[in-house]
Amino acid sequence: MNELGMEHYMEFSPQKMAEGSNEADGESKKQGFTFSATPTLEDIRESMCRFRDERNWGQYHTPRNVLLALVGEVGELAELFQWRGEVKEGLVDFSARDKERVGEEMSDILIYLVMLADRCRIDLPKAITEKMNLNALKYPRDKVKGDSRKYNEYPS
Ligand SMILES: Nc1ccn([C@H]2C[C@H](O)[C@@H](COP(=O)(O)OP(=O)(O)OP(=O)(O)O)O2)c(=O)n1
Repeated sequence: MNELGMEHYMEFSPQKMAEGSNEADGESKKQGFTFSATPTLEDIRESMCRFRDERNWGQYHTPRNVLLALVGEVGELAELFQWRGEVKEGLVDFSARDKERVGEEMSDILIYLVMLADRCRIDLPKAITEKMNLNALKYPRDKVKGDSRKYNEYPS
């Protein structure tokens, strides 16, 4: 049993996902949108470690510096959305170049997050699986359906 007490409760697991057995895939998949299968987070980690080491940049990639770089990229992503009012799903009102920029900034964010996890020795795919299961425990479907309150706002 892990520290989250999840021995018997695994709503999400890499195996279940690989088998495609999550019955609710959402509107985007119904519309034909899915992610490519690769690169995996480990592919990104390896490739960015190589990129960093070939440039002798490891000396600059301290946990704090990588975190600051990550926050900077979040700011760059936010800039692409600011002053527009609400934005439609699929970014249908963005120019092709602006939508491409959104992908670039999201990629920088993910790259720095993976680098930060590497520097902190956090196994990110494992942590994500555990966190999604914790979310499912905190927000039981039947209890919260259609209600966006935080878990501690429900009467016990
Ligand atoms: N010391 C560095 C500098 C860059 N990168 C990598 C990780 C990011 O994916 C990307 C960030 O590059 P820039 O700092 O040039 O930022 P942008 O690509 O966002 O360019 P700009 O700030 O001009 O939009 O390059 C890195 O790993 N380590």
